[in-house]
Amino acid sequence: MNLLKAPPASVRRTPTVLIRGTGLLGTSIGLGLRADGHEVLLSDPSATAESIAADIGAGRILDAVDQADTGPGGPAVPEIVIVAAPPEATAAEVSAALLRFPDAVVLDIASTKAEILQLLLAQVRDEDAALTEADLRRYVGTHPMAGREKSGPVAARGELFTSMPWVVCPAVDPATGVQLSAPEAVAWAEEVGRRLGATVHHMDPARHDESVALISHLPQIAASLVASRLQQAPTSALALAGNGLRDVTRIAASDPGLWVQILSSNAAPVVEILYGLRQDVERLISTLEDPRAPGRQADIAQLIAEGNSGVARVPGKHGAPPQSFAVLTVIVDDRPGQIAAVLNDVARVGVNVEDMRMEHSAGHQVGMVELSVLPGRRDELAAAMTDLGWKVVLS
Ligand SMILES: NC(=O)c1ccc[n+]([C@@H]2O[C@H](COP(=O)([O-])OP(=O)(O)OC[C@H]3O[C@@H](n4cnc5c(N)ncnc54)[C@H](O)[C@@H]3O)[C@@H](O)[C@H]2O)c1
Ligand SMILES: O=C(O)C(=O)C[C@]1(C(=O)O)C=C[C@@H](O)C=C1
Repeated sequence: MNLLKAPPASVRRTPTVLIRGTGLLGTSIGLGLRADGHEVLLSDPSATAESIAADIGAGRILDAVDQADTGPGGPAVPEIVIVAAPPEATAAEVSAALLRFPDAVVLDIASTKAEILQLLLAQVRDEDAALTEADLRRYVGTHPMAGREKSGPVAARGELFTSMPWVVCPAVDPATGVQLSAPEAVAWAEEVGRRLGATVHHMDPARHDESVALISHLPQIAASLVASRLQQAPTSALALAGNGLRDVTRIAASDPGLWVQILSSNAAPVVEILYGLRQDVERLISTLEDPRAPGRQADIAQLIAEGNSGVARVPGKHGAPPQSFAVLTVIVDDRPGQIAAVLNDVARVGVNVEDMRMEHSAGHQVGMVELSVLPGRRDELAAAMTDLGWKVVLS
């Protein structure tokens, strides 16, 4: 069915979805939409990626019979196509999907948005290309602000998007600001995000790219730069690594191939931010070259305080105001089933866990399950867990 002529997205329907590109993101979306009752078709140039995605339950492979498109009553025809390909392949895949499935709404989820739209608009303007402005009515760019430092379908998680932002960037004509995506297509782009449990935000492609330069691309660069300092570090120094290093470097394990594409397509706003960072680093270097000279201690304190005020502005879950959670740590034996047992007992007490982290104590057969809860519930949970026989540490 053509979703631009169908009942609105808010009406409960489960359109058939084709996912083109079944890596980490495509497979995670497939798992999430399958759990929501959608029929999901999968397609990837890599037969391995496609069949792993199908094996772990993200959908079924778009096969030769589907591709023959035998019309009504025949094999499934996608009503929504989600392009989850690498950024540099995205515009071509979006364009191919718009042409091949002339009734489908086509979304992409690439990490940058302006360049993809530019490439699509260039095709529309190119008289030799088949794509028209009417086709673009069915296209909407989106960007799930959720991912992992791992790639490929094996790393996929159906719950990846729960409570995370899902940015919807309707296509706009950059010269006039006129929206090119049809409102019905935009409504389906939002609905897909909501059905995956995400929180929907709207932004035009250029503002989106400026925003992610700061909140996504800068953190990746910072993590990579810090972690690259570790390459020559003595093993004895690395053995001392605590949570500080782990918190700052998790995403340094991200795929270089993906990040070459992301940073290249958003270089200008990233460079602007790096100029500011360079100034701060230079200021800190000269301060620390003589840290006891007059005014220098205040300078160091100011730099750390500026970080305090920046981090205090990072919102909590569902885009809620910044919230700091209270943490309690439950010490468990390092054996199977312990985390499940802890969470079971927390559920019995009736306290919602906002975040959880597992740490192992080097050289000891114990693990530490760190539970973040609303500050007002921490003491109650600690008391109840202690009564249930757990060893609880408050931090
Ligand atoms: N990784 C993240 O954290 C994250 C988060 C949000 C958005 N994204 C975006 O999602 C997209 C996919 O990223 P990923 O992390 O799933 O990467 P991935 O490497 O895990 O998967 C990419 C998949 O695309 C396939 N592919 C390659 N060329 C293709 C083509 N021409 N057409 C269709 N598929 C093709 C690959 O075979 C692979 O299976 C990227 O555009 C990325 O910017 C990634
Ligand atoms: O959490 C991670 O591992 C991510 O890589 C997520 C992250 C991000 O910066 O938030 C990375 C790039 C994507 O475009 C979107 C999400």
